[in-house]
Amino acid sequence: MESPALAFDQVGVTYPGGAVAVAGVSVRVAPGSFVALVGQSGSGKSTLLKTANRLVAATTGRVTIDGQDVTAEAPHALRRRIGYVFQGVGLFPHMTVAENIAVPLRLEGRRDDARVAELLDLVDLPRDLGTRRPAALSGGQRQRVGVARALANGARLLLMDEPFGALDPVTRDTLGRRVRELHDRLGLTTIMVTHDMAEALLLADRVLVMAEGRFVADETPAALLGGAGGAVAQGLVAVPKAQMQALAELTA
Ligand SMILES: Nc1ncnc2c1ncn2[C@@H]1O[C@H](COP(=O)(O)OP(=O)(O)OP(=O)(O)O)[C@@H](O)[C@H]1O
Repeated sequence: MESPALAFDQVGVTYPGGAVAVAGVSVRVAPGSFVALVGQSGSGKSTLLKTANRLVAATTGRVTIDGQDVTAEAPHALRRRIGYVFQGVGLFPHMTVAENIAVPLRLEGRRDDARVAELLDLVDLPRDLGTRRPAALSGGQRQRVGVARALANGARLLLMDEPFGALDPVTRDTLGRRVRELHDRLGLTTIMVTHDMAEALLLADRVLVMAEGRFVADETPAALLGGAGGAVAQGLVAVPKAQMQALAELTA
């Protein structure tokens, strides 16, 4: 049987001081899936995601990528194989856009201007933006640079933590769909943490709902829209549904 692209096996995280952020969760993510991780603030989504690239250490249990335990290699080596995009992006302000995108390439001893140009194309950024510094970009353009950098080394696993959280709704929608296209085209496995159930339903194949450090639902968007998943999940689905209905009533 094919190994899952990512698997959490009874993973728990207790922070120093005693806060239990993740309370022993297990899930297998098949290669090629786009999974949304949703739940209220503080439910443990970011903590769980970060156990995959070891920004946070699992206190109990095991995380595997393509069947290999993430602790089997040094964190920096592991992170080279995993794309990671988060809300603030974390671009280096003193470097140009092209230099930022090339950081993962340089870490591997490559200097590859053609690859940087290709990555700019991939995320729909004009190549001449490569010479600007991040401060001279819009928020949406900066997030695109973050995605380009995350994919620079040919990572097959993409972890995204509220990647579009700070963007206006139109940019958010466009960029979300672009990332889904890239996911399909490049055959990625993507895990995206989001507060926004509508975004999760529109982009993902599978939605995992967390509450108090545990999974309380694991459903497809169609099943969630059909009423599955239990009270917490349906509480989250109720928000976009009510908005849709309110809009429909306005035009009735
Ligand atoms: N570095 C830390 N030290 C101690 N406790 C932490 C730390 N980071 C997170 N926590 C706690 O762990 C719990 C889960 O936090 P986490 O950030 O994983 O939740 P989240 O679902 O991603 O929240 P949000 O949607 O607000 O980002 C919270 O109670 C939080 O206060």
